[in-house]
Amino acid sequence: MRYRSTRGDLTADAPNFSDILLAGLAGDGGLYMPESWPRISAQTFRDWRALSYPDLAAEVIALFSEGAIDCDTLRTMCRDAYAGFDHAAIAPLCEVEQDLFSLELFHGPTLAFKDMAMQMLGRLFDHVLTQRNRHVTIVGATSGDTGSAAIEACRGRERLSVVILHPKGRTSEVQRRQMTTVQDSNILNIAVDGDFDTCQDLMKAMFADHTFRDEVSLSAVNSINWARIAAQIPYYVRAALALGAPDREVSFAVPTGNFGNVLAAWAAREMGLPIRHLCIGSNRNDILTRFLLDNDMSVRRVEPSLSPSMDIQVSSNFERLLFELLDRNATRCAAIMREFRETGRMAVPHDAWMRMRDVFQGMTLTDEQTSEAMRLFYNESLYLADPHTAIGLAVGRQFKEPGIPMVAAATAHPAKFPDAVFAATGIKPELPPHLADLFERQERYDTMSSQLATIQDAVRAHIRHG
Ligand SMILES: Cc1ncc(COP(=O)(O)O)c(C=O)c1O
Ligand SMILES: N[C@@H](CCOP(=O)(O)O)C(=O)O
Repeated sequence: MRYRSTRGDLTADAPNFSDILLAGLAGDGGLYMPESWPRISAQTFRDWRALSYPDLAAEVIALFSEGAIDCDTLRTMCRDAYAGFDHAAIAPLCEVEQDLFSLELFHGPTLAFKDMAMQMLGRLFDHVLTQRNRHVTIVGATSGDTGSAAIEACRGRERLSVVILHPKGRTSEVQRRQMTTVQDSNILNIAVDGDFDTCQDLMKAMFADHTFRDEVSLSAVNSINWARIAAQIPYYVRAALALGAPDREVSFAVPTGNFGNVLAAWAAREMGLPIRHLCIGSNRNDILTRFLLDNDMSVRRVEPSLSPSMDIQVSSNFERLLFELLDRNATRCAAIMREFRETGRMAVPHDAWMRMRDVFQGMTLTDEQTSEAMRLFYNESLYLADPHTAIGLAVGRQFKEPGIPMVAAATAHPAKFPDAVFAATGIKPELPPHLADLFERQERYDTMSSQLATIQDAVRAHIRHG
């Protein structure tokens, strides 16, 4: 499998999976995409029903890493990556009400769906860097969950230096502490004066500065890295198979911010999984829902909400979908993205917008509606959901169609957002034993302005001393 950029053509030296894992973002600022979608036959899907989660994940990821990482190595990595999860099913399905399921993706070490991919990514980096005898510097942007999952997956790895930018004061305290109490010397946390979009812009600016990128061997663990998306596809396959696919359609409801998680579901659909609808849930930072309703993709200020991990306006992975909706016309995609960057408004052609609406639906929940959803699912079904998951479930309930199971992605454990959960339900969710002393642990992080040069200097210093 070879890869191409959403802003460039397929060239003779098109990179493979290991190359794009290390590169993170394409040199032209675009996102890497597989040169074509692997298609999975109905019979293969049926055969996959018998596989364990790690073995299924290996089969799916192998379709993207073909020619770069051999299948046995991949299978071993997957088995190892999911061995530490606290549920035997890894990503269990729980029926919350008739035909509405919660796909629990928070049974990994940092209690959010990010672990599902990040535990693999840490191992993939180690494998490829050892093969190539290289070291890379990861700069990641987080609104709360990517950071801790990346830190957990990469801590203590000699070939990785990690710098995580989080928006100062805009994550939950549990989320911040999960990042800042890790003492390994290869990890640096920076609280940035700004919001998540500021952090993500800084990260992309570092990639755009090619001198800096090469100087520090920059790489990425955010969902701009295709490897993240590839490792998020298996749980959609697994859930759909459990509910009757490929012989029955399934829909998914996904609380959405950077558009990576729902894009993985869309990729599964391209590969042949019978997915009827993909339903996007937003908080008040509802650029994607506004786009779906009115073709209005215009950036507003990021506003804090009860679901802070989704406090995002510029959803990076939308570019991947745009590229597909433009029939992979990279020149048009690059022009639209350039205009979006300059004006804060994306002019998506009407036919592309209509095609997106064939598959995607969207709904926004205010904070009050999010609390109400948490209360309702707890009172009616005894299901304790974190604010992000509650948005997914509420959207799933809204768009459920007769005879088609609706699966909502449960993206975080309620204990990551104890105050919001307690205010809505009166229940104080407990942290699991391995995090029970989180509030007694020593924090370590720097606070910085959003000046690119300041952050770049901090990255350089971290590599020297880390
Ligand atoms: C708990 C939680 N839910 C939902 C989202 C949104 O997912 P995505 O950014 O892939 O759209 C995030 C952040 O990524 C998250 O951490
Ligand atoms: N919600 C995320 C934001 C970054 O998303 P990613 O999927 O691109 O890593 C977070 O919690 O950090």
